[in-house]
Amino acid sequence: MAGNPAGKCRDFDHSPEKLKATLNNIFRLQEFRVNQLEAIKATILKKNVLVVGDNGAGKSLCYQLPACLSAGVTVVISPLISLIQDQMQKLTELGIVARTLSGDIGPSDADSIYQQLSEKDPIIKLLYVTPEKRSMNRQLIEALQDLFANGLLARFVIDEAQCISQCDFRPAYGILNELQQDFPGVPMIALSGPIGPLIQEDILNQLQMTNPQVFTMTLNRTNLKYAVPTRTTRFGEMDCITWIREHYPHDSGIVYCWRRDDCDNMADSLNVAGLLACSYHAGMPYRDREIAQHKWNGNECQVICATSAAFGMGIHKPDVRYVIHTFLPKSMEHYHRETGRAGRDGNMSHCVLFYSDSDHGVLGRAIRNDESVELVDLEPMVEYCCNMTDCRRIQLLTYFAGVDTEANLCEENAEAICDNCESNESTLP
Ligand SMILES: Nc1ncnc2c1ncn2[C@@H]1O[C@H](COP(=O)(O)OP(=O)(O)OP(=O)(O)O)[C@@H](O)[C@H]1O
Repeated sequence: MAGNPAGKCRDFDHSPEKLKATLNNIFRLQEFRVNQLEAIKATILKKNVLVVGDNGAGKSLCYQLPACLSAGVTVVISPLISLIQDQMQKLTELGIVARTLSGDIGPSDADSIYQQLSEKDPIIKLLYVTPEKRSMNRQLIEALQDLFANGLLARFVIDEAQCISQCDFRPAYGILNELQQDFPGVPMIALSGPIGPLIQEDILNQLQMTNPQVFTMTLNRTNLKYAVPTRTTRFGEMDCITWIREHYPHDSGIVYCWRRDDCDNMADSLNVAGLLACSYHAGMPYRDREIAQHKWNGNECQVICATSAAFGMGIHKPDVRYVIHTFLPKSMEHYHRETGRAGRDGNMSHCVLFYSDSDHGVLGRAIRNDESVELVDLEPMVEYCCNMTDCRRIQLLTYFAGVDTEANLCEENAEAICDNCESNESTLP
């Protein structure tokens, strides 16, 4: 799987035949998904690449397949130990040598990984680290410098690259801009959840990616219906109760609220109305949050009423039938990510945003007055809420994937767009 023997006549690593054979034989998958092949080719050709796509779109293959075909080690910077472990397990099952230096690995395991990295032709194809480890661990920094000096640093992968940007800021991601200075010329591939053009540009700038190629994987969640009815009360309790009773009286859902108190009050109101609900926010003790999530996962609690900051990463319940927002989400990126937690099992699900014109002012004031409220890009979100004419799906896709999307998707899956569009919100309670 490593590089090709020098001097031998060979297929190019990026020939479609070779890439397809690797997909079939090593990854045991049949066909490439939209834009995977293009992103993989560009990565193998050592271009700087940004891949944007939903959870589960198949972004990881865009660096894992090139890692198998390239000489040297691909270093993956990933924010969560649980994500790293998940990827490592899948790669190990496929017989691909991947290691991590983050998490609770013991000193002797770490020594053996450093030993392997120092070899002339390391067997390790992928090395996973958290951004904190990459920036703070001296031994790791030196190992990367040695790989670089020996021409064995194949590329850097920045997983969950939206964490670089204000849309989901994580401090250790902020210093990844050092990579280009410390390892000049080492190609980068950044993978991100759905982000709009401003955040794309921010990521590319911060990582100092020269001549980047951007690939968007499918963002069209055809089993999700979007709607933006008007919120009739300040906190939207009655709107939620009426809607849930009518649509999903017994199914699992998430209600996102603006503040912690709102989550508690919403959960109380739903419970009084006979809908089993739990509150979940960062003001609750860790143990109480754990209990709430456990109950919700086990369907003992039907609705979780949460702040979006607290209830996010690592939520993988497949049968979430609805995500309700009772307040203006902070940006289109937040909205897409939060609604994306519905319908992971592929069954029809709803995303309902109970909007009030006053939200814009309230959120704007909170951002201006409280420095702890992150800076966000409200305008596109407000435009989306106020545009009652265009198909909601098209609005979302146009924001994330540019103006050509409508045409492409109509060709790809025209029925799914029109059949699922609930732009006529007057039909909703
Ligand atoms: N071409 C393909 N054909 C079939 N399945 C694929 C293909 N590419 C990827 N997959 C599968 O899709 C699933 C999700 O892929 P992956 O983990 O890469 O998603 P992702 O875009 O990185 O999502 P996340 O943001 O959640 O990490 C995996 O099970 C993977 O094997």
